[in-house]
Amino acid sequence: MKTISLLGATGSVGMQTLQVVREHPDLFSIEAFAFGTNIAKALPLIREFKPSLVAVKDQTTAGKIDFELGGSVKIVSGLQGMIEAATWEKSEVLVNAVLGSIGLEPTLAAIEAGKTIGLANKETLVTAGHLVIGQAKRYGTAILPIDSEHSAIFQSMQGQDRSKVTRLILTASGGSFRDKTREELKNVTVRQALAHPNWSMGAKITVDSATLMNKGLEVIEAHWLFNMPFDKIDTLIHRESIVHSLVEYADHSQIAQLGEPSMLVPIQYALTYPKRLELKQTKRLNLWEIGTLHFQKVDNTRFPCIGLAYSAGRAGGSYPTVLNAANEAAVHAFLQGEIHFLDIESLVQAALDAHQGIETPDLAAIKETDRRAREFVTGKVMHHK
Ligand SMILES: NC(=O)C1=CN([C@@H]2O[C@H](COP(=O)(O)OP(=O)(O)OC[C@H]3O[C@@H](n4cnc5c(N)ncnc54)[C@H](OP(=O)(O)O)[C@@H]3O)[C@@H](O)[C@H]2O)C=CC1
Ligand SMILES: CC(=O)[C@@H](O)[C@H](O)COP(=O)(O)O
Ligand SMILES: [Mn+2]
Repeated sequence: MKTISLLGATGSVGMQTLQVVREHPDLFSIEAFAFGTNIAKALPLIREFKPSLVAVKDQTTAGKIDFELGGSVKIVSGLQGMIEAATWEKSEVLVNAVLGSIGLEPTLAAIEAGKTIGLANKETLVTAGHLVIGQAKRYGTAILPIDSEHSAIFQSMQGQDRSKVTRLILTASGGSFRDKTREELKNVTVRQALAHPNWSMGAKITVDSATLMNKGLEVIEAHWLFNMPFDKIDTLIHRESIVHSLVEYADHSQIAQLGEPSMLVPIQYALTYPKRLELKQTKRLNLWEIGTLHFQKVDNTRFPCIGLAYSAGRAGGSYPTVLNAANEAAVHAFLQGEIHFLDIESLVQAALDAHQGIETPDLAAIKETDRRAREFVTGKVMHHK
């Protein structure tokens, strides 16, 4: 039995992790369950999966859920609560599917506590990849990717000579606005942004996909996960999201992982690695049904966020922390209807321009940089109103 601590259990990846667990109740169990404030969604899941620890965002939610559960489960709250869930003694694996850089400290703590990490929370690696990977090396911890592209790359490296990898190619659907001109992008709505062509995901990542910041964050995530220089990480628009990413080797062979778009596959692979299990809930891919797959170059002019991510990644130090925190704050403001879609890129650019880099930030410096970048963006948004 593989015992799991699940952060972000009520979210898109969290719920799909529970689907995988539900399909294999003899193999997996949820021991710690963490979410934010969505009690209505969480309660039936807690009753179904019976974790021995529940972590929530704040004390008000903790009080409410404790009342509903009649004091039968240990309830904790806040960041410390999430850290307690991530390091829960009854769990051997942490699946980190919480949203945003709040996932950083639970990941670091879980590594220290000897847990294996299944990582969906890409913001953790963008914010402080050097700390996470440094910690994982120190403790000999496996970080297994759940993000679909990184899982595809990981799968495409199995049994191969990693020293002969010459390029990683991350595919991108292009997002909700892939065919829009710059002029058209000025007036797009939140509702339009949330209509992803291929994937059903949480709101924040769906907007990131539309700005192509998601692919930029994934480039930085790949840099850390696979120890690859930015010059050897490419992106490629692939409208159908069937080829989930590719790895090129020294002989120019490219190995890819294909499948119908479903997060169940990378989630399950992270839980069963190095084995594979049957997965009844996913559709078999028949390429003849699809007929044609399309590929094109990324348009950096229409979607400058991807360029911002490459620059921040190459600059290193605290710049990716700023990129991520400014983006989180700007996307939040967009989702609240406080700014236009194109303001996201301008706010991230402005936060990066205003930042004085720190070469090797420690955790305290990362947290302060993250806080300041959010404050910077929020200040601009207030001024904008
Ligand atoms: N969705 C997808 O298909 C993919 C997502 N990812 C990555 O996975 C992560 C999760 O994405 P996704 O599932 O879409 O996000 P969602 O918005 O759907 O879910 C976020 C989850 O995090 C919880 N949460 C948010 N803020 C806090 C907080 N401050 N404290 C505790 N819990 C919190 C939410 O709780 P509540 O419901 O109570 O608010 C919810 O359970 C992101 O990093 C994303 O980039 C990567 C690849 C694919
Ligand atoms: C499912 C997944 O991994 C997402 O990160 C997805 O890749 C987003 O789609 P885009 O390719 O549009 O960014
Ligand atoms: Mn992805």
